[in-house]
Amino acid sequence: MPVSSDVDRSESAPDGPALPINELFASLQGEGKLAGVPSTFVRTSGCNLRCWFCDSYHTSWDPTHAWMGVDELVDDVEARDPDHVVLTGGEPLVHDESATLLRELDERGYHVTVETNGTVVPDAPMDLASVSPKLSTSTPTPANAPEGVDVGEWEARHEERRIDLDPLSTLVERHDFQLKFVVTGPDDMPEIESLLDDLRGVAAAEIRDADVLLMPEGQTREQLAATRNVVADLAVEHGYRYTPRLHVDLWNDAPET
Ligand SMILES: C[S@@+](CC[C@H](N)C(=O)[O-])C[C@H]1O[C@@H](n2cnc3c(N)ncnc32)[C@H](O)[C@@H]1O
Ligand SMILES: Nc1nc2[nH]cc(C(=O)O)c2c(=O)[nH]1
Ligand code: SF4
Ligand SMILES: [Mg+2]
Repeated sequence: MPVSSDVDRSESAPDGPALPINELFASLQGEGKLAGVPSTFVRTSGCNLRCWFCDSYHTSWDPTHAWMGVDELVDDVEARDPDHVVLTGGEPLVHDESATLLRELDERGYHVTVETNGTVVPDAPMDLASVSPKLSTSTPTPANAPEGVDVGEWEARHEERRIDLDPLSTLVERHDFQLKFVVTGPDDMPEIESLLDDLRGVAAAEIRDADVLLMPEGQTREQLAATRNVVADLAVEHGYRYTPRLHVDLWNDAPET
């Protein structure tokens, strides 16, 4: 079973560089090129987008966290002695202190994947930029919003912010990367193709079809059962990779997995 953190977390920010942390746990990387690899996950809280389907509600729509100092985070990671670390969120790169954490982890030789929506570029090392640009089908509306949520200004704000070719091209130029699209159905494909055309037009880095991964939308096994085969067929048809959501298959929507 995944292993959660036993570190004491304070309610207020400690002195020195610190991050709002929603959860810290050991699991298997569930998504992407490294699916199946044992990894320690650091999940920050807070996001600049509001996908209606966000599977980390308590980092976006209703952010909850405790503050942890970067030193404390590094100690917690070191105590687990992983080869692979995953920094995720929320959107980890909205926090300047994520760059500090990434430098510290890099100095210690961990392989670090950063899960990001691709709207922010850090000045920091990472071994795999796992970029998940958000399609128009991610935009929240009063009709698709999570129960009890007032979408308010987020429909327009999300729509305005979700794609920015500048950070996307910088991320793929500076780092090993994967582009991991959350796919709800066949209608998403023209938008993916058009974004790839645009990105290939501006980025000074090769974007191979093998760097493009289609991931079925779904927070639960039940929801994935309705999307995974449709998305797998789209991957075959278009020559992109399919990525499972292994953690959902194994542990459904349990926290800290
Ligand atoms: C919670 S996000 C955090 C990182 C960053 N904010 C992002 O969106 O890439 C982690 C990953 O989960 C994916 N994700 C979130 N909700 C999902 C859902 N309902 N179905 C499939 N993937 C989802 C995101 O696209 C991203 O690849
Ligand atoms: N096991 C597992 N693998 C993951 N890969 C990316 C995740 C994320 O939330 O960013 C994630 C996650 O939440 N759990
Ligand atoms: S960008 Fe990532 S964390 Fe933010 S709302 Fe979308 S899926 Fe959730
Ligand atoms: Mg997740």
